[in-house]
Amino acid sequence: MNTLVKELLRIFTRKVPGSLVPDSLVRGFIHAYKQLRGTQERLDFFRLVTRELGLSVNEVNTAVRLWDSAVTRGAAPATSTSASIVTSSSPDQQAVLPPLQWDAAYRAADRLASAATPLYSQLFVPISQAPDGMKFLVDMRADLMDVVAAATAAAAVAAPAQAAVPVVRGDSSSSGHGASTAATPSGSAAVAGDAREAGVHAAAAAGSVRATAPAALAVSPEEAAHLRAMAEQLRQLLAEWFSVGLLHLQHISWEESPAALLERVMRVEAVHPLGGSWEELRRRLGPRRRVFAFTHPCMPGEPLVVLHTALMDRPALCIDDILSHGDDHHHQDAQPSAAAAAAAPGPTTAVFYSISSSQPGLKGIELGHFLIQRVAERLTAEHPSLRQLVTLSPLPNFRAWLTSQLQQQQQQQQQAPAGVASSASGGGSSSQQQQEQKEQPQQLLLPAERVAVVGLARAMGWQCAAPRPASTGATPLSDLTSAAEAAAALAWLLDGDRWLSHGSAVASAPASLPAAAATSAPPSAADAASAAAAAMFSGPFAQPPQPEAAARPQPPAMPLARATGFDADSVLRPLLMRLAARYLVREKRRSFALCPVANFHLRNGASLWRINWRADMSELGLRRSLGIMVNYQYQLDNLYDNNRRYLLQHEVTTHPQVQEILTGEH
Ligand SMILES: CC(C)(COP(=O)(O)OP(=O)(O)OC[C@H]1O[C@@H](n2cnc3c(N)ncnc32)[C@H](O)[C@@H]1OP(=O)(O)O)[C@@H](O)C(=O)NCCC(=O)NCCSC(=O)CC(=O)O
Repeated sequence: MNTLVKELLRIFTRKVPGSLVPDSLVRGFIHAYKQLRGTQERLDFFRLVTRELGLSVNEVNTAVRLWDSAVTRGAAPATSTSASIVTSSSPDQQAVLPPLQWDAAYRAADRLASAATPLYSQLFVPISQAPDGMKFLVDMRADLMDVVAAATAAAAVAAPAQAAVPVVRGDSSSSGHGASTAATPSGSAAVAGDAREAGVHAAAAAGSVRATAPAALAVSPEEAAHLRAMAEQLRQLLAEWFSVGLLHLQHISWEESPAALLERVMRVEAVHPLGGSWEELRRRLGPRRRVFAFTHPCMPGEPLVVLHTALMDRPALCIDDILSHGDDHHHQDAQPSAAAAAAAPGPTTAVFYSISSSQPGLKGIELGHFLIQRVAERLTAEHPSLRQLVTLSPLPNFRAWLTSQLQQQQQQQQQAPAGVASSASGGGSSSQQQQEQKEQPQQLLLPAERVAVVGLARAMGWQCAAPRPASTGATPLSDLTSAAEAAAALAWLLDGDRWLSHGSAVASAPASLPAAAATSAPPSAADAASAAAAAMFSGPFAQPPQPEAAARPQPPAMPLARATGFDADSVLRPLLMRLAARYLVREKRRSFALCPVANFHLRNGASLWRINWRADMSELGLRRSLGIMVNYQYQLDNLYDNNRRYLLQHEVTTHPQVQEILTGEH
């Protein structure tokens, strides 16, 4: 490998403009890379390439001097400075450079641009022209981003204090995931560099691999900068090569698409996996369903990003509205006759219910944004009856976020000074409690929710480790129910989805329940809790009735509710809906939505239209999103304004249902 790199160096440094890079070297580079196994070997490879074929500081300095002298020579000394001449686009100021000097300025600018481009970039174009070369570069960028993440994680382990700042350096005003890419409707110009972005990703990944990162992977801040710069060089080139004008929008069809492409579409699906079922795929390609993909001429048969849509006469509020098997008219065999289809009213609503990218190496190129845009244009042209475009989207990390918040809430209490802890558990005075509330304005659960959730958990058999305060009668029960106790109760209810099995829990332990409730909570507390919960359910958190509610799977009849006045759905629905709204609207990562799906749609200019309870009760839907789903709305007239507001002011455009859910927030 060393010999290969030396040979490349010799060629690149003496390269005559327009000369070719020998095929043998291009093939040698690809071959050498494909022999590498594992992160360590790849890191060593990228280190070597970026060190030997990276940016030459001497070259840049020379080019800067040439530029300076070209501009200074051309400037009319009495009227302008070199900077004003070259940066201004004002015709008056440009006129001070005589035409001949402009040639010199352009030559110097070319030299500067080429000096500022790392040498290895000269290899990427010939690689892209080799057979499968484009795919090779896409995969190599994916590897490179993984290597940066692993190396940053290792550096954080090796030197936590230093690694947090220099290796993962980023402008604090810069955006988080993906928001650094411009996300203007045209998708142009990055607001912040990919180097920073890669650092952000590295930081995020660092959290997940920190525990296992081998120290040998640790890189210095300088090396990290070189690696990120290489990832950015690749991103810029790939962004040009995968620009939307060069992509092919393919309608995926059961009848007409090749089987190999259909199989790829099936495998790419990340949101509602098909489990390898051809029958399921056939359903998803059936009547009133449209699946589209972008493909690229250099990667034939590879759907780069795939979007599933349903054409409906109302927005889908749960995934069964779209994927339900019982709905026979969705089935291919139940195709309406041509006459019936022509007579049927056209769809009013297009629902985007799944979008998945197949190429991690194309991150930051916003193919998903462009695919949604192109499909929206196509569907509205094909179906003049369409009035609205909405998504039905998951909140993939909601459960993980909530679980960690609940853990923190419990830990905070354990670590709190004795006075605060005792006040929080009810032993302190009410002034102490008020003080505690001031110190923790971001309590996860509202007082009434705490009471209800603890009451529910106790009724289901949960026993709190901490002693519970006795109500004095003067102090409201909600003040006595500590944040930590409620967090522990909620964590217990969510753990293993206990909250969903409350009916059977009661049935299987009829004798123990009343006993548990009696020993762990005084009767007066239980009564007050019931009253608090009842008040809460009818309050602003209650979900407005939904038109299709009767058709939805409803929770089973609940003996627990009858026995205690609590039922899990009524207690948890307003609470989890509120927390979901907070997670989507208020929880931020570098000023942008923490939820990656929210960030994706909001960046595209969509708005947050609805949050839906019990919308995806599949195993995956529960594991990721606690069954909750979200509709984002794409109003074509507002996309630009929403996008600007989100990028510049970090504002999430929300609709009344979401605003109402959020009214109880602090
Ligand atoms: C949603 C996506 C198709 C979007 O992919 P795109 O490639 O178009 O988007 P993008 O180019 O902006 O890249 C998104 C990811 O790249 C990261 N990213 C952005 N800029 C980067 C840069 N310069 N360098 C490295 N990474 C970068 C972002 O932080 C984000 O990561 P990160 O993602 O890690 O933050 C994809 O993220 C995906 O396949 N996600 C998994 C499936 C999914 O969740 N789909 C949406 C829910 S379905 C749905 O909502 C319904 C529907 O609409 O159909």
